[in-house]
Parts: sequence; C-alpha cells; structure tokens
Amino acid sequence: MKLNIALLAGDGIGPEVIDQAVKVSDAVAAKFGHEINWKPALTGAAAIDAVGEPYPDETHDICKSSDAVLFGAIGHPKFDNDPSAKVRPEQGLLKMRKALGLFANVRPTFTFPSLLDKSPLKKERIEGTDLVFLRELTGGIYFGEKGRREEGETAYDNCVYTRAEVQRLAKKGFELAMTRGKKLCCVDKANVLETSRLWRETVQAMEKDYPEVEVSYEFVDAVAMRLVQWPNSYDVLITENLFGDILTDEASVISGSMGLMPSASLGSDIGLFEPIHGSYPQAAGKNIANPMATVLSAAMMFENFGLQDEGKAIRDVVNKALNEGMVTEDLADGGASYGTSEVGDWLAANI
Ligand SMILES: NC(=O)c1ccc[n+]([C@@H]2O[C@H](COP(=O)([O-])OP(=O)(O)OC[C@H]3O[C@@H](n4cnc5c(N)ncnc54)[C@H](O)[C@@H]3O)[C@@H](O)[C@H]2O)c1
Ligand SMILES: CC(C)[C@H](C(=O)O)[C@@H](O)C(=O)O
Ligand SMILES: [Mg+2]
Repeated sequence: MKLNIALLAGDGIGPEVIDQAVKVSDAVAAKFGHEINWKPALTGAAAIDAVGEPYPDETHDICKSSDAVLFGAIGHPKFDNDPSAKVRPEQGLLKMRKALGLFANVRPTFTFPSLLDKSPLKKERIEGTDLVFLRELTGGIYFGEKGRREEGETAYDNCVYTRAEVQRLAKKGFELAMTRGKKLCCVDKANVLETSRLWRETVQAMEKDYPEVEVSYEFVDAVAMRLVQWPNSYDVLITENLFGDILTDEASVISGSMGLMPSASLGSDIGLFEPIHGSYPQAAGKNIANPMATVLSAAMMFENFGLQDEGKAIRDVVNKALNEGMVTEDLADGGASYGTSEVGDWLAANI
C-alpha cells in the first residue's frame, strides 16, 4: 500500500516523539511491503512563530490531500502564561479538528502486564482493564460562544450540543460496543446540565436499535471516582468534549503514564492520530519523553487502514520493550532508563 501521511510534529516534545513514530512506522512499512510518503506541515506555536497562525491554510491543504494525519503535540509556556494572548497554539488544534470533521476521539485505556506492579493503583483493581472512551471532539463548551462582558469582569463559555451531534457520536459508541464487550456507559451530568439531558434522551432513544448492548448512564463526577476504583468494569464510554478530556488524562494513571496513551480522531473522511498528552515543555529537547503514546497512535493509524497485522506488530514491540525494561524515565521506577530516541531506535530495530 502507498500511504501519504501528513506529519504535524508541533511543539515541545512533539518533534521528538513524532521522530520515533516515523522510525517505527517506516520499519513496519518496510517489513510488510508498504511505502509511506511523509508530508511535514506546520502547526501550533511553531506555526505561529513562522507564519502568524497555528493552523495555516497550507497545513490544512496538506492534511486534506493525505490519507491520514500523524500529530505530535502543541502548546508553549509563553502562551500558557499569557491569558491575554489573542492567537494561541491550541486554537490551531481545535480549528484542525473542526475543519477535518473529526468528531469522534477514540481514547483507549488498557494495562500492560509488565507495568501492573508499578501502578499507584492496586494490581487487582486495574488488572484486565480494557476500556475505550469515545470523546466528542468538535462540539460542546470548546466551540460554543465565548467572551467577556461587563468591561471584562464577567466571562462566559457556552456549552451547546445538537441532537445530531450526539447521535453520530453515540452511533459510533454503540457500534464499537458491539465489537467488544457490548457495554456502553453514557457519561454526563444530566442532573444539572440541559446539554447532558439531551445526551441522555438521545442515547436512550437509540437503545432499541442495539438490543444486545447493555447501556448505563452515570454522572461524570461518579465516573471520575469509579474509573480508578473499578476500571475493569467499563467497556465503551461515550462523553462530551470537556468531560472526555479530563477523564482520559485521569485514565492514564491506570495504564501507567501519560506517555502511553494513544488516540484516533475520526470523522467521515480522513483520520488523525495523536497521543493524548501535550507538549510537556519541561521535557522539550531533553530526550526524556516517552514516545510510546505516539508510536501506539501510529498503530491505530495502520489499523484504521485495515492493516491489523501492522498495528499488532507495533503493539507487540511496545510490549516487548516494556517487558525488557527498554523504557524512558517515566516508567523506570528508579531503575535504568533510556532516551526518547534510544527507545525509538530499539522499537524500530525490533519490529
Ligand atoms: N493534544 C495536544 O497537543 C495537547 C494536549 C494537552 C496539552 N497540550 C498543551 O501542552 C502544554 C503542556 O500542558 P500540560 O503540562 O498540562 O500537559 P502535558 O500532557 O504536556 O504534560 C502533563 C504531564 O504528563 C506527563 N507527560 C506528558 N507527556 C509525556 C510523555 N510523552 N512522556 C512522559 N511523561 C509525559 C508529564 O509528567 C507532564 O508533566 C500546554 O500548552 C497545553 O495546552 C496540548
Ligand atoms: C490542547 C487542548 C486543546 C486539547 C484538548 O483539550 O482537547 C488537549 O488537552 C487534548 O486532550 O488533546
Ligand atoms: Mg487533554
């Protein structure tokens, strides 16, 4: 297969982790007889510095003309520490998600056998965890009207959802549940929020189309607790944009590190594959960031093309690295650790 992949490295550790995902993907392509044409493009603070905006038209054109997008991370402290900045790296990510129609962000959480004993959570609680969040990605409070009034003394962010937006996300959730454990949890705050009541009502109306799926409705605050209390009781969780953002960072504690959490952002057209973590500015340029989240995002990319064996080859080599202690410092637990690029080289060499 010939694949054109837009490569958006971004900021901070983005370029470092992307380099490793490219090495590993190229090794997989060589092994299975594929050809990848990488098409680098600017995004985030790097794009603001270069051309004044975080998701330039040229980058959008490159994404649109590719088969998929592999994304690193964006964000820079000079913007994080300046609330008055009008142009921000994060706007680029949001604009890109909207422009590419990426309404469903698939964020899996699973445990790795060799890391079970290292988790701050008890082994018997997390063992066997295999759940997936479907985070709605192009609506809700992220995209509602926002602003200031009363001479800047009052701020507002509106949360808006349409029934159609909930339906298309929930449909993906039901379909995914049918291929897995046939359990779906709708995470909302329907005891307080009108948008959540629309979510609940919409999902309830869809239940009859999927009689085999056991559906539960849980409030987001309780899920925040149960997620770390009994993570292996969940299968597929669907939720709105902000709740999904927060709960998936929390879920990284179950797997063992933010540096292990991949994701796929999907719509009806091209897919974007990105770690859930950010640009981790404290680690930028130090060769210490864990590249596995980005490498596993590349595995999701291959699988989304229907290339299951290629995806499995990546998952197997990541497991092998974890078993053999070929890990960055976030997973070293005081033991030996390796650099970002050493881990990437090792993964590529062992494909
Ligand atoms: N998708 C994205 O591009 C994305 C996601 C989240 C945050 N951000 C941006 O990133 C910047 C930093 O945000 P933050 O510090 O809240 O979140 P972050 O995800 O960058 O880092 C939070 C913590 O997670 C750990 N971590 C993250 N990535 C890791 C990796 N690859 N290996 C090992 N440990 C890792 C580190 O302990 C780090 O301190 C901000 O500008 C924010 O807006 C971007
Ligand atoms: C950087 C930010 C806009 C982004 C989000 O909130 O979606 C990030 O936290 C993520 O999880 O991808
Ligand atoms: Mg986030």
